[in-house]
Amino acid sequence: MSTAFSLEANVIDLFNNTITPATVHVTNGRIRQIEPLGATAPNPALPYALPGFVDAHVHVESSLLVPSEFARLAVVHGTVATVSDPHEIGNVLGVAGVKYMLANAAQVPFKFCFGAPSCVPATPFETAGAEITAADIELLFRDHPEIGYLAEMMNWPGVLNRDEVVMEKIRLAQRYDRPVDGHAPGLTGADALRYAEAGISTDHECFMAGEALDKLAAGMKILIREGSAARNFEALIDLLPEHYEHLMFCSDDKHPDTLVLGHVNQLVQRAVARGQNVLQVLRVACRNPVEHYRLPVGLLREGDPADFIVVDDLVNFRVRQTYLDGKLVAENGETLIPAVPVEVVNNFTAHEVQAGDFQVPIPAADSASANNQQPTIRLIECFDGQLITARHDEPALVENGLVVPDLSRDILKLTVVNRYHAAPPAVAFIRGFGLQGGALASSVGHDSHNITAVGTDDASLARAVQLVMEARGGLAVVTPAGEELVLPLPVAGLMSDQPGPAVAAAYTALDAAAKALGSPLQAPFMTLSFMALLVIPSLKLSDKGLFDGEAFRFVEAVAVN
Ligand SMILES: Nc1ncnc2[nH]cnc12
Ligand SMILES: [Mn+2]
Repeated sequence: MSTAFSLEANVIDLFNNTITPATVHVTNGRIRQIEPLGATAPNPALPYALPGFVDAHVHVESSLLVPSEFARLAVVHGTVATVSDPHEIGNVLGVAGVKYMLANAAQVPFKFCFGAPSCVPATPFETAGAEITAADIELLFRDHPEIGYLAEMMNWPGVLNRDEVVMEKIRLAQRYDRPVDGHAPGLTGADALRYAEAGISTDHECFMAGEALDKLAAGMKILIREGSAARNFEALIDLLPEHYEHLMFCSDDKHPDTLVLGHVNQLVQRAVARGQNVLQVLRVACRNPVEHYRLPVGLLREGDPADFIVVDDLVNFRVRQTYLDGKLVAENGETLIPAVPVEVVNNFTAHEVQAGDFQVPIPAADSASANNQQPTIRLIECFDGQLITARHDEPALVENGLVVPDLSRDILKLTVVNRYHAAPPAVAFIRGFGLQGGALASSVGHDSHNITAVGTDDASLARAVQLVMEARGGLAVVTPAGEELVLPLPVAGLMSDQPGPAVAAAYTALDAAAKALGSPLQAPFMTLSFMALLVIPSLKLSDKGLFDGEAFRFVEAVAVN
């Protein structure tokens, strides 16, 4: 059945950089004609029609929603496509996990572009649930033309050293004419150039303008990231007026509570509010990702797929309608994409944990000297809005031969518990979560997704981990008063099988409970999920122990010197 309609609007042309009153004629899902209404200046009585927004790098799993539910929320804010690295589920279920995302996403009209994960497992220093080899990547490229790129090459030391396995994956992408995404936090100067010269074309990990400028000079494109944990917009947005042709917007990881409130449209609104040129901002938000990744997404030109949005004005970017292939998929804050059934898949070996499993004795080798030496904690410090951590050597609080948390110095216990095999938990100490009691636990622990937990005492820590084990994946809060909240994530221990708004509401309750325990972080569960991400310096915890992300080696959590 042919579907044809027309609408009048101030049409934004991101190629001629014009905003002109016109009638947009849509037939059979494509822009048949854009017919000028005669005036050259925008008509204030008309809304604005523009290409849809693209999130140029987002791990859909981090929303705790499956792709179909992510899409149902995102279209409300004018997002029509994402460039998505499924390495989260790839670390849990391998190629089968990637195919799960493709299959679920194909059931909704939203334009997902998934990549082939390049780093599964992220490092050899952790236990993942699966591996994705170069041979797997080749099959994904060969058999799935919809897989549009090689996803973030996080092994930046391997790139700088031209490691053969790394270079084989990059060559594969080049052979199949796919762009290669980067991940190079803090790389500058000659290292940034050497990283780019390996064939890597983007980075989304910049947290300082200087490193972004070095990567732009090396020919890379920079993704300005504003997510639930990493918020780099303020640090990078002033690069836009000069570098808008080489920038994109992304969220990387965005929890459902923030996705309900907005998406790329919020970044566009913030950039325009700073006085930046709206056509340059929209070039970043809409056109650049479509061209860089060669997405099958229309850019409001005659003949293009009818993927576009209608907004009230170019100040607030409140989205009236979102169209995908000419179908109305969201209107006035409501999604019109029907929910689809969610299949549950997982890889989770639940096992019992006890409070005693989390004890940290003074290193035995030095127990003789320990009597008169002051043990030192290698303390991780986390920061709100950042994925990087700092390291401090601080005197340990010792009770009965055990190193214990010290709430007066915001020194809490952090643990990573293997979810694939029964194994002793890794335990270290962390500052920044600010809990005054209880514990938080999560089976979303980038990127291997073992169980990560932070707590003020061993009993709370063990209980929070146990709740996640019993749910075979999820988020949990345990309070000193014995209250327990759990958000089950049955799909790979990463995603809910429930509708987006319900997951957002449940997540909001856990987030509030974590803050009621004293956490000053804007997104405690998102920050917790990054404390195991070894490829981002400087001190993180693997299920195999405390890891120095600069030296790329394990270190002791407690030392006696
Ligand atoms: N989910 C993720 N995995 C790896 N690196 C990241 N940087 C930010 N988010 C990330
Ligand atoms: Mn990422």
